Amino acid sequence: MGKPSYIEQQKRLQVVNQAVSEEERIERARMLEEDIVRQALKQSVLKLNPAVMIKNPIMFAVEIGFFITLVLPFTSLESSMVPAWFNPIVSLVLLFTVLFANFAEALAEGRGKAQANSLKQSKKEIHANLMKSDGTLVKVASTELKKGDIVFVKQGEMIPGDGEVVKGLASVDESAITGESAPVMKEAGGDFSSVTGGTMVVSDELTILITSNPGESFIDKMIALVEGAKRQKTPNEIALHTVLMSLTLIFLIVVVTLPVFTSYLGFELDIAILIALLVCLIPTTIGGLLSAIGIAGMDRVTKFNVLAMSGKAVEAAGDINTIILDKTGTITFGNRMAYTLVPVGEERLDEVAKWSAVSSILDETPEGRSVIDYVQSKAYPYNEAMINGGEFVPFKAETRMSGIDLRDGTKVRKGAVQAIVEWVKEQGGRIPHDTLKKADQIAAEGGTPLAVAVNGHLYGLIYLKDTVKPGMRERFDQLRKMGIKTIMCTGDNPLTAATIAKEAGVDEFIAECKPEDKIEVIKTEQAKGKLVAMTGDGTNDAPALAQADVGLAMNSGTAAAKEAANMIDLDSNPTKIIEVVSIGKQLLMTRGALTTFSIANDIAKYFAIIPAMFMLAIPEMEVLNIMHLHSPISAILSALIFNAIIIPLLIPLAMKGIAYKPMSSNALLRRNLFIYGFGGVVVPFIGIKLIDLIVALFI
Ligand SMILES: Nc1ncnc2c1ncn2[C@@H]1O[C@H](COP(=O)(O)OP(=O)(O)OP(=O)(O)O)[C@@H](O)[C@H]1O
Ligand SMILES: [K+]
Ligand SMILES: [Mg+2]
Repeated sequence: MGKPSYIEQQKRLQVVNQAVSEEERIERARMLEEDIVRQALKQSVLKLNPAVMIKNPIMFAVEIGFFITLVLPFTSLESSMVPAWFNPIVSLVLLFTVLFANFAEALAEGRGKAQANSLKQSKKEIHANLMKSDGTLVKVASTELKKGDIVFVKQGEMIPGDGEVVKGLASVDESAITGESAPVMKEAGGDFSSVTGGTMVVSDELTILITSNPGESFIDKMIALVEGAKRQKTPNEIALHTVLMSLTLIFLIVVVTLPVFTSYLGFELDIAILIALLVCLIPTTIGGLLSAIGIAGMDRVTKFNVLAMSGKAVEAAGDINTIILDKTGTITFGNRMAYTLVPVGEERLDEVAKWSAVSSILDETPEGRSVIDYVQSKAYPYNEAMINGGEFVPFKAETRMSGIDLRDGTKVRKGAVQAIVEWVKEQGGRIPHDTLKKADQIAAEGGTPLAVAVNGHLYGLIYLKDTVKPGMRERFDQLRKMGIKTIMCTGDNPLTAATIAKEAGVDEFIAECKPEDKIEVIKTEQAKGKLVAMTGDGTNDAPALAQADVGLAMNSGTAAAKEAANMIDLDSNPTKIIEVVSIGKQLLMTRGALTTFSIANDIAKYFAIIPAMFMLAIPEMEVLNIMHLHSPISAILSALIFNAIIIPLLIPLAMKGIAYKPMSSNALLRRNLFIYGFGGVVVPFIGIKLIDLIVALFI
């Protein structure tokens, strides 16, 4: 067979893979960052458009305050209670309050826009070699390709659309999508058959069946996503928004009715002061940062090369109680290799080797290839011509077997021991007495035993070795601390499953799990009121991915899996579900913490503004000035300035998310209430006092 081995292909990839220099990357990142800030500054002004502002009613209220204070000096409503410069200054501070909030949002949006731009560049129209039914090629524009078309792509050409490889084996540079410069292998059949339009074939050639219609490709969806075109408020955001709106309304009523009371007491209140009071009391801090927190959370997920289909999915990740993980390839490295062969009963080793090889010649799975590599490396004889005219029986998760039916009627199979034992019994064969004992020995070491049989005759076992990835135990410990349960689901036998589960430290495991069993596990957990996350890549994972609250599909997986999932990992690394959960938690916590902080701020503002207001009318009220602020005017201005600058000061926290240590939700809540609640009360007292000291220098 002229096809290069898997190992050879991997080596070739390393040569093709030329990394960009570190300095160049840092320089590019810096330029991008500068550009994002420049764009965000521009956007914060453009967003002042009231038609846009109205989408954020809290900040819209501030903008109205800005307009009122702006025109106030030109009306008869201006009072003589305050100096002439007071109104314009209040107006200016209010303008900056709105600009700061706009800047926070624009900054968060900027990253997505930058990414969308680079994606759009990879989407430029290209030529495709469309294969007609008679096998001839015609050149067409990539935008004309429809579902079901077959195209041919050779080295150096771009893949014109999303599809599945139907023929060929090639390395593909997917950096346009994943940002990862190392090319990946694509081949017909199996787990690495799906390709994405806009990626480049860097060696060999592929025949591809197009699976998406114009405008519905993966890149089209990605652009819409990162641009935020489809960003909708999540249920949590809507709930919080309602609370904040109610608070705003209450304060509005209080402030509007205040002059009624004071006129009863015999004095008037200045309108600019009332507006300053209102703006200080309504939750402008969280109102200004709310959408930035949400966008930044999505962005953090994207930075991990995970594409979240909605903000809701990211939030759901933060609330996950149970994670379902595969064994092979997720908890273990997954390159299960034939390690040794074990004859059973009276069988001879070379016979086991021969039938292992015959059953594997056409089996392109890593397991199958490793059997051939092993038999060849030990130079056991087998005759490749035996398979000529035979019918290949590919591996299926349902049958847990693979093999070949030879031309002379001989049936050769290898597979999970239980499956082969049943198969042999069906043919009227007998199971050598030491088969199960030897299989259990392999399983107890964490290996996967495959039995090899011909018709009713069981020859021996193939010991497939797999290794648990380093650091898995620590990660599962962390998840446990967060109160998250991990369940390992595997198609492997119970003994191997138990050994690996114990070694990796997962909480529970389910062995001999067929793909459809996963959906049952998910439903059972959900019935207990739990939110469940899982990863998957196969078409048979699709229903479970759709059922899970967070379904993370591998980019290398099938179109059906990606369609069903609400997140896609562009690096196809199934352990990433753990990071995604952490990011979701961080998003929820950041929002909670900043809301607490924002509302707790009001206490200090009451102490600054309310006494000042009364002191302006009744100077004897000086006793109320417990913060010892310079003057009533400076007190009001200082509170208002603090209210404005706290927004940009908190942007880094909103964007980066608050530091996150794995612990239970209750412990976290207590800790955050303390830090952000207590901090929210204390910080503005200090801040307002400091600003007052500076303001006093000017008035
Ligand atoms: N190429 C193959 N030929 C024959 N039998 C195989 C082959 N690959 C795997 N098996 C057997 O089928 C069983 C089920 O495989 P499957 O891929 O469904 O699950 P798994 O890889 O063991 O576990 P996981 O669900 O964690 O990926 C394996 O445990 C093994 O016994
Ligand atoms: K406020
Ligand atoms: Mg598997």
